[in-house]
Amino acid sequence: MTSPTAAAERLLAELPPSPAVWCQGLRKRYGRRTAVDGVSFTVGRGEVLGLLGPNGAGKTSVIKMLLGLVRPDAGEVLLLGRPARDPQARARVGYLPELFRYQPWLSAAEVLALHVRLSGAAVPGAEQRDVLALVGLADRAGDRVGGFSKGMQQRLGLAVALVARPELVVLDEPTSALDPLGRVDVRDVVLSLRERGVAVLLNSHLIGEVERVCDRVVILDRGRVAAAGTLAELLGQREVRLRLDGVDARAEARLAATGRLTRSGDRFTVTLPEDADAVVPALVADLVALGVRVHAVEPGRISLEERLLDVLRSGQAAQS
Ligand SMILES: Nc1ncnc2c1ncn2[C@@H]1O[C@H](COP(=O)(O)OP(=O)(O)OP(=O)(O)O)[C@@H](O)[C@H]1O
Repeated sequence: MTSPTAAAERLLAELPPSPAVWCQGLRKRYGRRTAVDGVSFTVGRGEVLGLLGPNGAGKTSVIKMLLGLVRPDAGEVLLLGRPARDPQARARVGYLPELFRYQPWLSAAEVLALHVRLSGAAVPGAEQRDVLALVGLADRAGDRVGGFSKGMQQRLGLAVALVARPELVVLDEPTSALDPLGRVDVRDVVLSLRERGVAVLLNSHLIGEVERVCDRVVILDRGRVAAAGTLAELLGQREVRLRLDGVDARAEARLAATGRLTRSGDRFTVTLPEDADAVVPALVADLVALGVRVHAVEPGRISLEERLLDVLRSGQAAQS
């Protein structure tokens, strides 16, 4: 007969994994100032969540509460299904803080080895070297960190966050000191983490970066969640705007077959399915074949930057 414990363990193993981050009702005051006021959200396994908001909105305070570095006045946090201060949870979380400083007398390789030892993970030397190569520091592995530029220190910070095979990576302004190439590298790293099922919480002021890599976004404003959702939910459906002449019934039917069609004179707007890279070239080719003259084709959807500004302005208007 199976023991009750074995049966319970089997049952637990069959449950879907708990979210990478779950927080509910987080609140934090510093003196008389309320920095975070009732923040709740989740980050699913393998999901990339962007945290956006103006200076002082409470983003770093939320991150520190999630990681158990700051004690919330109210609210609850579970990291990978465990309390934030549980060492078993923390060992599976990689963190790149907003302000970073590593032991200047150690080499980059030694800093990584130290973090691996502290995490308790068994990461062989070759894998540690791979992580340094991933962040572009392969040829500086033996150099003392004291001589590193700020951007190189940030790259090392990213390596520290990644080296112990985390299931959740929290990146607080990971590209603030990086050159444009470095930013692209970080974007690639985030996308490859997602491919491997690692969840990422990304706090960045670079909205284009967030728009490119995040599945979902939480916008904080004065300590509260002002908006949250997938990019499709926040930005609406993608569309294409065309300026055309010579559109007959057949061409109009071809346009309508692509998505919802609206027309104003010679301007046509067609909503596009998500993931529609091939749809627009095929549509334009067919229109040309039908004798339509195509004067302009423009992608249409508000950008995340426009949406963020909308959300923040309507919050200010509601306050005044
Ligand atoms: N240790 C602290 N002591 C006092 N006030 C603090 C402390 N940490 C944060 N605050 C205050 O809490 C509010 C939120 O700060 P936080 O650093 O979380 O914002 P942020 O959204 O990360 O801002 P930024 O984009 O500028 O990094 C601010 O008003 C800040 O002054």
